[in-house]
Amino acid sequence: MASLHPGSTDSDQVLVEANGSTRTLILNRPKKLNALSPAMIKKLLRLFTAYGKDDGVKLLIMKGKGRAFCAGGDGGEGSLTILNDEGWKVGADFFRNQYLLNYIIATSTKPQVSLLSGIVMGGGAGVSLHGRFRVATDKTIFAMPETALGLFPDVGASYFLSRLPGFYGEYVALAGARLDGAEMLACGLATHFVHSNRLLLLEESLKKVDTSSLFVVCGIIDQFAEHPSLKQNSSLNRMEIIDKCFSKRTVEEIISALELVASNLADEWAVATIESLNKASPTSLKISLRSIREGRTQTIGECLHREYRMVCHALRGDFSKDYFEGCRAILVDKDQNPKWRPPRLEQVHDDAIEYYFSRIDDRQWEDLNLPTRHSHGRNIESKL
Ligand SMILES: CC(C)(COP(=O)(O)OP(=O)(O)OC[C@H]1O[C@@H](n2cnc3c(N)ncnc32)[C@H](O)[C@@H]1OP(=O)(O)O)[C@@H](O)C(=O)NCCC(=O)NCCSC(=O)/C=C/c1ccc(O)cc1
Repeated sequence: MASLHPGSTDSDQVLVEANGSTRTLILNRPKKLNALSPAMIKKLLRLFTAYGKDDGVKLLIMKGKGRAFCAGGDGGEGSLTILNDEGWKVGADFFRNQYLLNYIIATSTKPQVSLLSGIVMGGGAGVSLHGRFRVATDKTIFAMPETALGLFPDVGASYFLSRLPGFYGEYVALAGARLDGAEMLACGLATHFVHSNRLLLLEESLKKVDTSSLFVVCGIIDQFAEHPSLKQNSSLNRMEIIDKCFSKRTVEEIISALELVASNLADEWAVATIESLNKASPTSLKISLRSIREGRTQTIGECLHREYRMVCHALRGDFSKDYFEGCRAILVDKDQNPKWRPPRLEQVHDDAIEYYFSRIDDRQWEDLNLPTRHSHGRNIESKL
């Protein structure tokens, strides 16, 4: 099978530092904002699997090199090569490995502390938010921007976004809203907030840890943590409006409710939110809303299993090729002007949406099979 990203090597895109019984994993593709290549995903999978069995490893620290923690899966030029005939299966392999990694992280018995400095988007959220400790800073910019890319929030986002207060998850997913570190902490996506000028000190303290005790690790992070105030214009100060609008049954009804708020209150936030929704792929908006709604009552394993079916349909492009158009417009040609097909919400019918949630009709295709994970004789689930 062809390589999705030729030239990438396993060795240096994820660096590992060993200090006693801690391991620091450093995402190391700073020029690409640490976007996850297939080689990085494979290496992380190998490392997490090995550490899970190694009693000598007690704590994992994850961080990114440069100005980003991680800007997502690598949706650059390589991703467009999968448009040919059977090429979608190459893309499917990438997502299968990525979702397996998300699951291994979510069900790991070793505490993971992710230092979320800079950009945390898409796949970057997938390798961090399922872990036990998520440290946001004054430099964190979080988003799940996939609806603007013709995709949907994946990597288990239908699990972690659906568990946010009220209908905030629907807002974050559909509008691709950007959150700062204080907002991540307030809504529960982050467990701690540490000022960026104290992050190195925190890291040094964590490197001396010789236990997997959550109590001990939390105690160390607590020593550096602050409780920042939300900015006055934070979306979290608008929960009443968000709940009222984003609890509606359909995307069309959500937009109508926002339009009412915008006209009655001359609300700039509502106007900007409508603008984001109007720019996003109509197909993406509809499948994302259903994904978050289904995710609320599902386990992390069930969410990833369903998201894998959805992403395979998106890669096959039978109903819509918005995914490739989005990657082209945002990441490759950078004209920021994707041409969605179908272009309007009313042209995306329920049966098309239904189709994204069905099995793939291909005898050689397999559902995502996740390993059974046991801890002290019990199946374990994500800690979020
Ligand atoms: C707002 C960002 C994060 C920063 O903007 P910026 O500060 O103006 O910086 P640049 O946009 O110039 O980014 C610096 C470099 O990093 C690259 N980059 C920045 N994110 C990325 C990135 N996810 N990928 C691949 N290069 C990137 C970007 O293309 C550019 O490369 P180059 O032109 O060579 O300097 C911007 O880069 C951005 O919107 N990135 C996309 C974020 C995003 O939507 N992430 C989540 C979704 S990604 C996804 O779903 C994966 C899809 C995928 C599809 C098919 C596949 O086979 C595999 C994966």
